[in-house]
Amino acid sequence: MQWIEVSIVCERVATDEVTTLFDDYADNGIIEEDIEEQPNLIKLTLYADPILDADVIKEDLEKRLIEANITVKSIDAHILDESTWLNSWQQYIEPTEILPNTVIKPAWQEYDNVDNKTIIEIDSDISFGTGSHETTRTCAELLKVYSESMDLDKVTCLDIGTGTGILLLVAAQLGIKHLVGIDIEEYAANQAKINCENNEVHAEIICGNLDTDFEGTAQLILANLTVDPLKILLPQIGKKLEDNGILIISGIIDDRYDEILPYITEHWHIIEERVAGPWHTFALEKL
Ligand SMILES: C[S@@+](CC[C@H](N)C(=O)[O-])C[C@H]1O[C@@H](n2cnc3c(N)ncnc32)[C@H](O)[C@@H]1O
Repeated sequence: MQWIEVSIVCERVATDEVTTLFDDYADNGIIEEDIEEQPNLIKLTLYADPILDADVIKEDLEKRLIEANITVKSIDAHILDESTWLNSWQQYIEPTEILPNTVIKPAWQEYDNVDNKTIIEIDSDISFGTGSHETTRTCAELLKVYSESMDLDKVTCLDIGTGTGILLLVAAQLGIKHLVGIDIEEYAANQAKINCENNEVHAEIICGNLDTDFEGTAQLILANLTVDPLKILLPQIGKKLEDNGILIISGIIDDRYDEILPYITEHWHIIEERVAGPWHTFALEKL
C-alpha cells in the first residue's frame, strides 16, 4: 500500500486556517513541525490515502488556498511507499491519555508511568487508530458514557472499522466482556488481532463485510468510518443493533455534515452529538 505525503509551509499565524482547509485529507491527523531559524514559519504534513492522485490533491489544495485567500510558502504532494510512510509517521505518535487514567502507548515509544495509569499498548503498523485522532478519542468518551448503564458482562460491543482494535481495547478496559471487531482491510484485522493478544484481551476479529460476515447482534456498536462507508452501512447497522442498543458513529467532517445528516435521521434518533475540531461524533438509537 502507498500513501501520499502532503507538506505545506506557511506562516505560523495561519496554522489553524490552513489545517482546517485540508483536514479532510488527513485521516491520520496533521503533524506540525518548527522550521529551524524561521520561527515565524511552520511545516504542516499529512499522510493521505492515495485514492486520488498526488497532483490532484495538490491542485485541489492550491485551489482551496486561493479561494480562502491564504498565501503559503510552499506546497508539495508526492507518493511514499508503505515502509517510508511507516518510518515517517511512527516517529511522531506520542503516548496519549484517551480517557482519564487510560493511556494509549505506541509500542515503539517509551512511557514513564509515574502516575500508575492503565496502559493500552498499540502497535499501529499501517492501520488507523493510535488514539491521537479526535474521532477515536470522542468515540472512546461516548463508549464510556453509554456503557456505564449497561450490564457489562452481557453486552456485546461490535466495532465496525476496528483498525488497530483500539476501541475494543478501550471497551475491554471499561469492563465489556464480549468484543467483536470487523474491518474490510486484512492488514487492519491482522493488526487488531495482534494488539488484542498483546494486551491479553479476548476479542473476535473478522476481516470482511458487516452484512455478510457478521451474523450476530450487539447492544453497543461503534463505527468510526468516513462518510462514504457510513452512507452504505447506516441501514445495515440497524439490523445488527439490538432494540435497546446504542450506535456511536464518527468520521464525519464539517464539509460533509449536511450530506450525511439525512442518512442518519432516516433510521436513527440522535441522542447526543459531540464536535472535536472539524469532526462530528454521534450517539444514536433506533427510531
Ligand atoms: C478511521 S479508521 C478507525 C479505526 C479505529 N476504529 C479508531 O477509531 O481509531 C476506519 C477503519 O475502517 C475500515 N473500513 C472502511 N470501510 C469499512 C467497511 N465498509 N467495513 C468495515 N471496515 C471498514 C478501514 O479499513 C479503517 O481501518
